[in-house]
Amino acid sequence: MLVQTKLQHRAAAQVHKFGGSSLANAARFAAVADIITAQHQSPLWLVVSAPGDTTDALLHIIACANDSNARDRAVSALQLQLSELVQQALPPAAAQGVCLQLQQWLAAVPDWLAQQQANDVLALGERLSALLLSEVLQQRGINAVALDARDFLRLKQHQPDWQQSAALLAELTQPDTVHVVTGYIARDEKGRSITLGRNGSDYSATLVGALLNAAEVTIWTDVKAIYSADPRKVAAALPYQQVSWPQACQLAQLGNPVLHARTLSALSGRDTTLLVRSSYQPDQAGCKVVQHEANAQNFITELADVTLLTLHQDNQISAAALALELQQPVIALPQQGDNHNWLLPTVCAEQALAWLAAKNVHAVWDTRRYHALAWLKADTKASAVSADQLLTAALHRYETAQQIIWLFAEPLAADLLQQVHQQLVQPQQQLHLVVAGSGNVGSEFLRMLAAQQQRFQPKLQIQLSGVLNSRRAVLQQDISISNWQQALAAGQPWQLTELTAYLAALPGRKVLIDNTPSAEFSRNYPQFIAAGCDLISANKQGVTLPGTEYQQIRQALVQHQRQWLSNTTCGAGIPVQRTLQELLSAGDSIKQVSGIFSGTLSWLLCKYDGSKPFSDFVLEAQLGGLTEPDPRDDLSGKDVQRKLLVLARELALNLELEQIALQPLLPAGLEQGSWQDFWAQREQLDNAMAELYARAQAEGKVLRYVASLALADDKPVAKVAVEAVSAQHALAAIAPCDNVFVIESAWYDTNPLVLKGPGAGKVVTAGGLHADLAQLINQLIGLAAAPVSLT
Ligand SMILES: NC(=O)C1=CN([C@@H]2O[C@H](COP(=O)(O)OP(=O)(O)OC[C@H]3O[C@@H](n4cnc5c(N)ncnc54)[C@H](OP(=O)(O)O)[C@@H]3O)[C@@H](O)[C@H]2O)C=CC1
Ligand SMILES: N[C@@H](CC=O)C(=O)O
Repeated sequence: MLVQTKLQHRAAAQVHKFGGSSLANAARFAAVADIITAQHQSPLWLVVSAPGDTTDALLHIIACANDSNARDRAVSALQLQLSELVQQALPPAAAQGVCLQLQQWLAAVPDWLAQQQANDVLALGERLSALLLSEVLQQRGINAVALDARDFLRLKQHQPDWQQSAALLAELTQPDTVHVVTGYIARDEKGRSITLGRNGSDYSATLVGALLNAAEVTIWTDVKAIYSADPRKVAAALPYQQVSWPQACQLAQLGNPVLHARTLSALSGRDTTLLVRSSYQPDQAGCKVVQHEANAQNFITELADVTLLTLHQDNQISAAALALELQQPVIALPQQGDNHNWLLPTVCAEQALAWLAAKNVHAVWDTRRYHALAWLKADTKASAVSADQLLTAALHRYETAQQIIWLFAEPLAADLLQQVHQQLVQPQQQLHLVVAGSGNVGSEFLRMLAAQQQRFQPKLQIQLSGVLNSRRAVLQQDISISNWQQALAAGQPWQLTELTAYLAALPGRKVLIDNTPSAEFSRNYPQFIAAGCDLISANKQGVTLPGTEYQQIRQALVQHQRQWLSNTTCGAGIPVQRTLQELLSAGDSIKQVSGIFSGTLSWLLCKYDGSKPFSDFVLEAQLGGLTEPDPRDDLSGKDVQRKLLVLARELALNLELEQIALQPLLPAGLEQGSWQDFWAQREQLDNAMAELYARAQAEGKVLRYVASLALADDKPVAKVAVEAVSAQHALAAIAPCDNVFVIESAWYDTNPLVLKGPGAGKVVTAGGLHADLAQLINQLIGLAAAPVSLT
């Protein structure tokens, strides 16, 4: 009952482990005390290693066991060194008591050695750290007490005896006290001192954490994060703030210097979070190893000088058991044929063979030495094609869904390692695309997307994370690009609040692509931007909203530091907006932009020859995906009017749609009502066009729908109208569907800059959207090249 009550009391305990380098000298003890003083949570439990290189000195003393002179000299040297540490860390009165204790412990060393109790000798370093740190904390007014872990931590056949250890610990626990526990040491079932081997103090910390049901165990070390690669070799290595538990275990198996298999094993399946933080940079948040709900990350890890043991398949020994025995990484490679291959440090091969032989397991060592490179994957579906092209010197390659291991005869050159990191780690930054509008343009954009995804795969992972139209939406991450139609067919009607909440919850960078013709949809841009989206629009409605609403979108972009690309809203795939931007940013000033801005009207006026009704051509253009969803938007001239406003806004001119003079092709009244109403009256259009055509033909001219935006005294004068131009006119000799943009500027004065090409159609428009997307991605990749997360 007592145990139960105390365990409940300990539910929120925090355990902090400080290693030898964090306690190397008096200044480091003070730094650790600063860290502890700043902790507000309690109860606090500290687990400490021996100061600096004390354990090495103790091992030296043990090695001198049979040479009393050498032993005594080594003991005296250590006493001097540790007494100095104590005297520097504490005021004289407090130091005196600790030095006395140290002296007594060191005086017992010859007896312990004579009784073959080397572990009691080794325990001395941690005992001193615990005593000294508790005294340092007391000097700061913190109620701290040193605890010898051997008084409660019991291991039975190398495994923790949880029940006995918990009961003993409950008895030792004091209220409102910081407990400073010795790492590295424990007792076995016979009560003998034992040590927990390499990195044993980390293991002690997680054992204590498990016994206390601690909320967190923090391993304070000299690195501030778990990195995507060794930061000493890969300057662009990413410091991760979160690592999933399974990947932490894989990293430990690969010999990660910070994460160790036993350390993790004590907390496995519990709710305790493991944190890795730097005691040299305590202001940094460090890295959390999270038991639940953490995304996998990309890591590359090198293993130098490793070798292969081959075992026949039907043995019962695991690589993990051998790793535990050797305290070294032993990696079971994916099986090839009947045999198992285990990768392990070459220096351990003979010890491993002897251990296996003692267990009657036959293993073959071919004695070749390798250097290994392992890639732990963030995405099990990710391919290593780009890295394989770099790693042609690999002798062997082993692949599972979670990782790939390559073996080489030589270590990898530093620049090659950096390139592999660039290919395998940084590209895994994700970009979520949500595509609105699945008609002509939207579906063509999605058809092209698979190829784009492949193209950017080495650098950035494009995920289709939503498709919607006016009727339904599929809002889920990683929709199969080749099956988006099925996914959308199974989608649900959507609401704006649901869509914006979904966008806001998408992690990392996200782009909303608007392929709808809807003004209503574009009015939601400020909310999409606030949800973290960059925007790419083929929809002209947003760019041509009344000035106040348009400015609200611009303000949202500035506030949330997002981008809005809309190059396809004028000229489809022709880079007219980009060209104007370049000229302006280079210092040119634009005087006039004019020409043919409608692909639909260009096609119709080139094709129409009076042989059949004009409306037959309209139908043909509509079926060819050249027109607006309602072709009357083209015929009324409104679509061209909008494009002119797009360019005016690109030039930062203050203009509204109504200020652009408009001469429609469509006879008055026909723009009203439904499409069926129009179709019933199409003869009016046919007659008007036949008349216009005949008049122009009689004058030897051709019909063109012409737009112009001129700047007179910095005031815009804009108009769109049908014109009859002579056969020699620059706008006469065009192919059906061509747009022509004639740009007159200070630099292109007497001889204007002309952009010409198809200005409508689903392929060029979807291509233009991909050009916008590529522009955005290239900026993101540029950012990622410096070690900056895209989030
Ligand atoms: N065609 C071209 O050459 C060019 C077109 N554009 C622009 O591209 C856009 C798309 O054109 P296009 O693909 O030809 O048109 P479509 O009519 O073929 O497709 C429009 C799509 O938008 C969806 N949609 C309509 N309203 C909404 C809404 N309020 N919310 C969500 N989805 C909506 C439709 O849904 P549903 O399927 O349910 O009807 C449909 O999927 C237009 O803005 C057009 O001006 C720009 C440059 C060139
Ligand atoms: N209908 C438009 C299509 C692209 O915006 C045009 O003809 O240009």
